[in-house]
Amino acid sequence: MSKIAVVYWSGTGNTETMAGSVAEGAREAGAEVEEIQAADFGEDAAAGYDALAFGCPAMGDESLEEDEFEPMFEAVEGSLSGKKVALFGSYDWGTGDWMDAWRERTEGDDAEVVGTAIANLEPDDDALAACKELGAALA
Ligand SMILES: Cc1cc2nc3c(=O)[nH]c(=O)nc-3n(C[C@H](O)[C@H](O)[C@H](O)COP(=O)(O)O)c2cc1C
Repeated sequence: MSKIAVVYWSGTGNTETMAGSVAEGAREAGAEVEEIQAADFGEDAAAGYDALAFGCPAMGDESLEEDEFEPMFEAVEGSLSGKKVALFGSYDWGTGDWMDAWRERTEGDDAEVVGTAIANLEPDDDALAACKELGAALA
């Protein structure tokens, strides 16, 4: 059984809702899943998982959240080589530029990016279904 971490930061709950669906999709596909807040994940933690999903909304100017998520991601990205990784998050007024840059960055870490999912503000049914598929793709 593959072991999967769903690691996320969410200020107003939208990305957290997405994390729940990613985890649900992975569990339904047979994986053992842990949902973890970004502040509780660290440099050495990625080694304990077969695959990882990371969730963070567009913040700053099309950036990752800078106080908790960005430092955590910077610390773990050296351990993602060869691992299956999924990325997801919510946004508002932009067009998803933060996710495009984040995907490129993660591919540059030699991770196997299985897919991404974005939602405009609160995820609708289609966005939640996409999150479940993302979780299943990691399992
Ligand atoms: C400080 C701040 C910066 C933001 N920057 C962006 C941005 O650059 N582009 C964008 O599309 N949305 C931006 N947003 C909107 C959030 O991405 C959006 O509200 C999202 O749904 C928040 O997700 P959450 O509920 O998981 O925290 C920003 C929101 C805040 C509070």
